[in-house]
Amino acid sequence: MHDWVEKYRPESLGDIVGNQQAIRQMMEWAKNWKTGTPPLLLYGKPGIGKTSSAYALANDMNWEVVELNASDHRTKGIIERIAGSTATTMSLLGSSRKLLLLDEADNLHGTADRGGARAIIDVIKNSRQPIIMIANDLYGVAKELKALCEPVQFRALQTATIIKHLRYICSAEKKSCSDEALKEISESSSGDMRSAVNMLYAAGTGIDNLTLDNVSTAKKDERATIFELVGAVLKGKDDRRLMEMSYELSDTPDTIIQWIEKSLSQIKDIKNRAEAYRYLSYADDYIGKTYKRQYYTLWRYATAVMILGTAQAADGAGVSDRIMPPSRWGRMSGARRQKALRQSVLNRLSSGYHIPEDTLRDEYLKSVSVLASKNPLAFAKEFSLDKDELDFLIHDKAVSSEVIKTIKKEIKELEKKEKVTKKKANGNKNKASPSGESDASDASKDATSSIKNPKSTFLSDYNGDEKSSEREDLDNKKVDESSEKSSEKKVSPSQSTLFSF
Ligand SMILES: Nc1ncnc2c1ncn2[C@@H]1O[C@H](COP(=O)(O)OP(=O)(O)OP(=O)(O)O)[C@@H](O)[C@H]1O
Repeated sequence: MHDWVEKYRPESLGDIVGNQQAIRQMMEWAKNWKTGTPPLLLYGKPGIGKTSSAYALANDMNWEVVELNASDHRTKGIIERIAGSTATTMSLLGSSRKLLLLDEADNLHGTADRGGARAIIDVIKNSRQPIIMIANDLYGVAKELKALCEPVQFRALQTATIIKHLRYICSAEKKSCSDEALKEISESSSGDMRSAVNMLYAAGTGIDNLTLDNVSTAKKDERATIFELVGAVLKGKDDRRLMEMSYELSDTPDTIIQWIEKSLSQIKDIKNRAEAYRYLSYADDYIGKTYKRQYYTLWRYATAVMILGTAQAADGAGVSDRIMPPSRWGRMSGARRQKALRQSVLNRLSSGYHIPEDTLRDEYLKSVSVLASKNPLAFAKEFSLDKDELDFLIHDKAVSSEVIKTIKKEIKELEKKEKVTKKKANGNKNKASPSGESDASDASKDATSSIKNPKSTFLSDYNGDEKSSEREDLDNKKVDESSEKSSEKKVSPSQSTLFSF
């Protein structure tokens, strides 16, 4: 389905249609590039040629491309290694320069990118290699990052421009296509060339002379076909037919997987269902790698694994309920979905905690995510998160085991400090007030200091919850129990509002 998108991906800047001003700006930048030249920030809607232009430019300049997208670990160290490479190292690779491509720059912040945006900004400032960043939404890019870059705007493509490109593809494929059909495809793609090329492919498969009817049928059939495919998977149709059906779809594997996942409850045998989930997780892995490496052949493996694997696991379970489309988030394309979910989660948490969105995102999101995973239902209820939002928050790649380890370490250190302070305070208290009257004022002092430092309040709250719910080794358990008791005394209801639920 995606063959034409890849087959006709522009190789040189001269092949990019539309956005000629942006293309000229990129060429000028590349020709005059020297150490210290600000990175480019290409921004604009999906599917209009930003990524293709960056690759085409590198090709024209004979630069090697190193792409790091949001699902990669964009740690300071990795970026530094690439951006700091000298020309000597590069010449060993036969290429004069290395273009560092950072996709989804609107996701480049402290949460997703270990080392944080600030550290990455420092590296970018001192880069000895050209850098291009790509974002859909300029407003989502961190201010400091934006200030460092030269912005290049990509606009949605005009209908006439899209028609011209589709016509070129038709002639290269030796197909004819009526003007009405091309107009219909171009208009319904709303300036997105990727979607237009996909639509042309869907309508043109097996047809030499495309008409408006083929386009309408292709559009109309789209959903019926995915319903059919999911049904066939559950019924366990033969492998060849399942694969044929998947080729007929215009949906990408990241959408198909959501449809299949949604239908897994129809597999009543729990072992079989678990097996199906296992296959979906393999497929999901391939999808991730496809985006990461821009190696689209992996998409085929993803489709094969999810369809054939689930069909085998379903073991002819059949269709017992209506096949339902995935949720509103699920129908969006991968990157858009992530972005929309992140935004919606941030909105809700920000108003719940009364913390500005960017502070929450940069400073607390990882921790809140760990916290949410401790008691997901209560958390979802407290912040009115739907299932997808909760899943996103908990399973965001940002919360890697490494992050959790760091947080646990921080907690332990805090705990040690708190113990020492408490011991001292108790010593003083016993001396000063044997009657114990100062308990209340001490508690309120603790509360004020924690409110001044919300992170520490959070960590104490998290710590308590963590201890009661997780199995630790015996030694830890002893320490945990004793400090749990002490934290019960310490935290007043008002104090814990910031992160309580
Ligand atoms: N301006 C264009 N000229 C020619 N082909 C294009 C153009 N824009 C998009 N395409 C086609 O669409 C496909 C996707 O384009 P590309 O990946 O460059 O879009 P993008 O703007 O980077 O989108 P996203 O923001 O989703 O990554 C390309 O492989 C190519 O086939």
